[in-house]
Amino acid sequence: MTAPPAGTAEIAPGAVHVPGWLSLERQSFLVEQFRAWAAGPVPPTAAKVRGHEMSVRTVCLGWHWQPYRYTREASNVNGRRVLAMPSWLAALGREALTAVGDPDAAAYEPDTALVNYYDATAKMGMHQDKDEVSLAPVVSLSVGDTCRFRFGNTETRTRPYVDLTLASGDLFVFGGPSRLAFHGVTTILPGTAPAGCGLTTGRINVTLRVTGL
Ligand SMILES: O=C(O)CCC(=O)C(=O)O
Ligand SMILES: [Fe+2]
Repeated sequence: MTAPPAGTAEIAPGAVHVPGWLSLERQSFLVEQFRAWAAGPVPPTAAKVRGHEMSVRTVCLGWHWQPYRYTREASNVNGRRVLAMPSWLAALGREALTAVGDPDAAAYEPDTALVNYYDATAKMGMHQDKDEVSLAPVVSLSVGDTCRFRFGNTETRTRPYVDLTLASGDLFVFGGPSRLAFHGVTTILPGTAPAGCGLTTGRINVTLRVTGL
């Protein structure tokens, strides 16, 4: 097995942070793709959770997520079918799992991507990603402004948790015993996006998942 990339940190069993995993070129490619996805049949939308609009806007690929289920059509937006999951993005997920030394990386077949856009004031409350039937790892990629990311435990949305920063290009994987850990984004740090990443303001986060549907 090859050594993990420099700076790799195991945050909890099954949860691994790899700072700067994506090159600037790949970051700006993702942003370019995001613009195309956002112009697609279903625009990025602030999902409503118990009557309140989230501050994050999300566009989905493969399957459409809305609280708290996956469908092929975006029935809470405009009823259109979401774009297909690109095969290059699934391959990037396998590359990510290979980078963190997951022995099952080659068999990873994410069938959905949730692409979130955060403006300077957006946040995401502590939650579990548990609408998937599969417990395959979630692969998270960040581009643009740095955020403070809170990664907690599987039992409660409160302590113990670890606060870390996710910067442009960072990879974060959570699987195994951490797959159902609560996590959230507490703050965006405006003005921290590196030149050349493709975004001058805001943050994009892509999570790759296996729905098991
Ligand atoms: O933006 C992030 O880093 C986390 C996103 C997230 O937790 C989600 O989309 O479920
Ligand atoms: Fe999440």
